[in-house]
Amino acid sequence: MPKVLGTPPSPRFAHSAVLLEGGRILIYGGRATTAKGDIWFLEVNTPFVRIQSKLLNMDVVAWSKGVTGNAPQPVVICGPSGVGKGTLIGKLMKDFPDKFGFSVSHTTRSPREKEQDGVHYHFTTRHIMEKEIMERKFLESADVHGNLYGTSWAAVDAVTDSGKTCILDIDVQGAQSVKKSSLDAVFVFIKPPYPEEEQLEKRLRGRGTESEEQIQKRLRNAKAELERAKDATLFDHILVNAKLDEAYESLKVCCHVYVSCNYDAAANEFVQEARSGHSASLIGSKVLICGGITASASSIALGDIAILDLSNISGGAPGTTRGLNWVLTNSKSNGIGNYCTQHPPGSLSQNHKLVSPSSSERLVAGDLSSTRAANGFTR
Ligand SMILES: Nc1nc2c(ncn2[C@@H]2O[C@H](COP(=O)(O)OP(=O)(O)O)[C@@H](O)[C@H]2O)c(=O)[nH]1
Ligand SMILES: Nc1ncnc2c1ncn2[C@@H]1O[C@H](COP(=O)(O)OP(=O)(O)O)[C@@H](O)[C@H]1O
Repeated sequence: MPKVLGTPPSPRFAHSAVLLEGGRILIYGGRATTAKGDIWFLEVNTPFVRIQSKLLNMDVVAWSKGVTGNAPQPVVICGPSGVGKGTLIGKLMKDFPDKFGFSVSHTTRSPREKEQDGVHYHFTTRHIMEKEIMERKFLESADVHGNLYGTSWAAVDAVTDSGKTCILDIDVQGAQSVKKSSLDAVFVFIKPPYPEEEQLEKRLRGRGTESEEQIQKRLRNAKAELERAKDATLFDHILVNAKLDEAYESLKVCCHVYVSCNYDAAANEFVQEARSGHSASLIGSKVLICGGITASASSIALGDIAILDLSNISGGAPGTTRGLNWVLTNSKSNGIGNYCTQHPPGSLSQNHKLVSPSSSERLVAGDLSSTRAANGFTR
């Protein structure tokens, strides 16, 4: 049995599985315990899976959830202790609660006075965390200032599942690990103004949360972090947190606050309502979904044909596979039966006919858009 990484979808039946190029299997629909969120990718031979497999010396597969449109890239925020990461992230969360979600890390350090378990960190013990690292519950972990810190798969999945931009506050070692994964994040490093160490010391002392020994340790590590940040291949943006308001404005730009994403939640929900008894066929980089029934009141799928365009997908495990695009069609006026290439035996489908050979041939030719145009399909 291979090691399974990531958060798997809920159990389902009458779904379809389509083998894609690039070492992924697409899982669509089916009847599940929950009706929504129903495009998943099981990665069996992607670069991420190959690296994990080498590290673990065993077969590995990884789950990644599919989202439509150019859903926002996660943002990894790094910087030495005391630079103001927590302050800036806190502002972002407060001002845009619907847009951003914080990836809550695990740590073995003790909570500070105002820190809440499950909100700022999941506070745990070294023994438990080491065991969970062995069980591959973390997509990255590192020893920082004498304690273990790590980002669990569940922490990132919890945010990305809600359609929000995932913000990670991790150290440079963690950022290097994430860079090697297919999380496809934006990397931001926050620097203090000059003189750097003096400013950090002032802020750390002003925060008043660390012992003298901890302050000294953090200042020593800050030097190394600032050195590592010079790695030009790692960070997309370097911000100086001199004046808080100005740094915050720059961070908002890095976190795409001003960019409107075409993440189409409505289209997602419409097509993702779980259908059982549909058929799914791969044609080039598009998957044709045909027929099936839903669990909703009407019990019949609203749009009988849907085309899932995978030509612009990015990301992948850990986290989400983004960039899926639905082409929605309404079968009733357009002769759905002509567009089914396969149909699973015993299907529950109630409102479409099986394929006719001649129309199959047309589809295999692969030009769905012109076929659609010729038949007057609308999006
Ligand atoms: N690699 C890694 N680093 C983390 C994680 N969570 C927090 N860190 C980093 O650990 C360091 C110490 O964090 P913390 O104890 O909150 O102290 P602070 O930086 O002084 O506020 C910071 O550089 C954080 O960015 C994580 O999940 N993974
Ligand atoms: N631009 C700034 N100017 C002055 N003090 C700041 C600024 N940004 C943050 N601080 C203060 O510095 C201290 C450390 O900030 P914090 O957000 O806890 O840093 P980090 O999370 O990077 O360790 C806090 O007391 C915070 O109020």
